[in-house]
Amino acid sequence: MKVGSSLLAADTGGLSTRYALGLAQFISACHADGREIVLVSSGAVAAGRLMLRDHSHEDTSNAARQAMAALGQTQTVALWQRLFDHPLAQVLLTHDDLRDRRRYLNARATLSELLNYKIMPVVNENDTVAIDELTLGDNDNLAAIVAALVDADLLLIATDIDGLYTADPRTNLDAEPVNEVLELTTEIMAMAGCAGSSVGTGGMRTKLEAAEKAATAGIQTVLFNGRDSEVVSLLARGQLRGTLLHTSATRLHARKYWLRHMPAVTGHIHVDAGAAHAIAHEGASLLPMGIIRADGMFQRGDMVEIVTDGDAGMLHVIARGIAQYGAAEINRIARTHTRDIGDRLGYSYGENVVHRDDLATLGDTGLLTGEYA
Ligand SMILES: Nc1ncnc2c1ncn2[C@@H]1O[C@H](COP(=O)(O)OP(=O)(O)O)[C@@H](O)[C@H]1O
Ligand SMILES: N[C@@H](CCC(=O)OP(=O)(O)O)C(=O)O
Repeated sequence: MKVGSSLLAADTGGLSTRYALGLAQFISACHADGREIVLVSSGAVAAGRLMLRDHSHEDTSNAARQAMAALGQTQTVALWQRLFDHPLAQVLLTHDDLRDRRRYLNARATLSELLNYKIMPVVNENDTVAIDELTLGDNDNLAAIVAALVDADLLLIATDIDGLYTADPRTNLDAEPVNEVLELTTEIMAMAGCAGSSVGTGGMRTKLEAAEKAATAGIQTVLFNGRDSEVVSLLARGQLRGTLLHTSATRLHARKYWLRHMPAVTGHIHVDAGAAHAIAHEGASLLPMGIIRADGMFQRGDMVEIVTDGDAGMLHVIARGIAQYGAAEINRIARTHTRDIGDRLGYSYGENVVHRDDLATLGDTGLLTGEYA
């Protein structure tokens, strides 16, 4: 769930728990239902601006905004921490982190580890280093990327307005609410205007961009008014009053589309018959025990083929997927139990050499049939 500055910035400057309280109660209700939530929270610049008010009133440079963000970030996390009686984890990311495959995998591993520990990650952009993001980017797009990263069921965007309108209702009195968007056409995109408040970034435009990104990953987006306590409590009961933006692709197809567009194969992991069967027919991840050897010079995060050895040196391709370990590491942990990975390597990136979510098998969408048969 993404919470915008418009909900956290106090009228008098700095941050306020006024709307965050209801959203925290909503999150707690989700936790009680066994749902996992990643919170993407803005508010750092708004908080820092108040603290630097004696110095910064005229200064709109990037350095000043970055200083405000650095100062205000502690306030943002402190605000949320006051509203929960369990620990929260701060995760600061830049778009560059998520474009780089290895850093992307590391971020994903950290977030999933935190969720396993039942600790809610509170994500914000690492504004201190993300110059482009401060001038061009926004947390709506970041939230969509994070939603895809954790393979979220839904992207919730809480803002200061009831959802999408046919035009910005602050400047257009005839604007009508849009409850459902089946496809993000250029016509829909054209409805969105910029931010409605001095603290918001991007307005409705970046929310629709985020919904489009999420849709590509097979994730639906909900825009709702985080200021309206009735809307928030209805949402906790599964009833939406806001805008629901659908996705055209199914989750599986979106995922496989992404795998299909990953860069070329850089090596092979040879597996035994048991592992080949589990991957091809049981939807299993690849664990070290079923691996015979790896060849090629690939590294963690590279796309590889998973193969079995046939007669006369022939390789049978079972699947392609993203390796969590490099070729040299795999050769050291092949045939070992997952619990021994740490002993062999001195570290571990987790028990899966290729996670099932990162695998495209022959059966999934016929992806490999055309290319490798
Ligand atoms: N078509 C539209 N429908 C709804 N809101 C719109 C539209 N176009 C622009 N907006 C503006 O977008 C604002 C929400 O975005 P923003 O100010 O960036 O909030 P946040 O801080 O929650 O990200 C609304 O307050 C509204 O003024
Ligand atoms: N990272 C910045 C927020 C940037 C941003 O996208 O703000 P918003 O449009 O209010 O969600 C901050 O914490 O102030």
